[in-house]
Amino acid sequence: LRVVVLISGGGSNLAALLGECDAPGFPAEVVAVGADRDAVGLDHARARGIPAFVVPFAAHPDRESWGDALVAAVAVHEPDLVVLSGLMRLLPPRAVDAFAPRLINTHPAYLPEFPGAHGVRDALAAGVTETGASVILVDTGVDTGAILAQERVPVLPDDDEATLHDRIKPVERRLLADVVRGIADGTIALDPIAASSHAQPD
Ligand SMILES: N[C@@H]1O[C@H](COP(=O)(O)O)[C@@H](O)[C@H]1O
Repeated sequence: LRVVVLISGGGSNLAALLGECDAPGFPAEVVAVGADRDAVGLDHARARGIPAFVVPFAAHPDRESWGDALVAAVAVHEPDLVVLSGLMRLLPPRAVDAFAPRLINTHPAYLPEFPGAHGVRDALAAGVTETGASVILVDTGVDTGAILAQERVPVLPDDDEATLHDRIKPVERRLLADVVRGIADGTIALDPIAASSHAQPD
């Protein structure tokens, strides 16, 4: 399975997926990594000789034209799957339509709880005792796509955003690897109907 990963930040989840791809028999390969800015995480790709590209959001007059440029840059690498892993931009509808249904995202909360850019912070602010991690199909909403996999993560009394996020990320990474493997071997369907019946919340 040819995978293109899109990031905005440090790319620790990307690095974990690259590590999974090294395992003998893992049925996927990251063929390129893209970002909406000169993200530090691109170095994980560069270090392995994997093509890394930037489609700077700021260089485009609006979100749709940025999205069109992103779609063109991704298409060069002929992916079977596009993974959003810490891409901190809402993809415009045309770009979602171009990639879907072969487009998934990881989110550091137990969706539909705490969607959006501040899922970890919002869970802390809500004072919940557990949150989670989710891997979803991407649609044109904010973290509203069908859930492919998710798992609960405890929130501890002395957690701050960093400690809680550091507890969530290993779960995100494992779920992402499982979902990529499942998409590659056909055990996970990418159409929203089948997907939403797949990952029933516990
Ligand atoms: N949107 C969220 O941002 C984080 C990215 O972390 P990294 O992979 O860049 O370290 C991940 O938790 C992702 O779900």
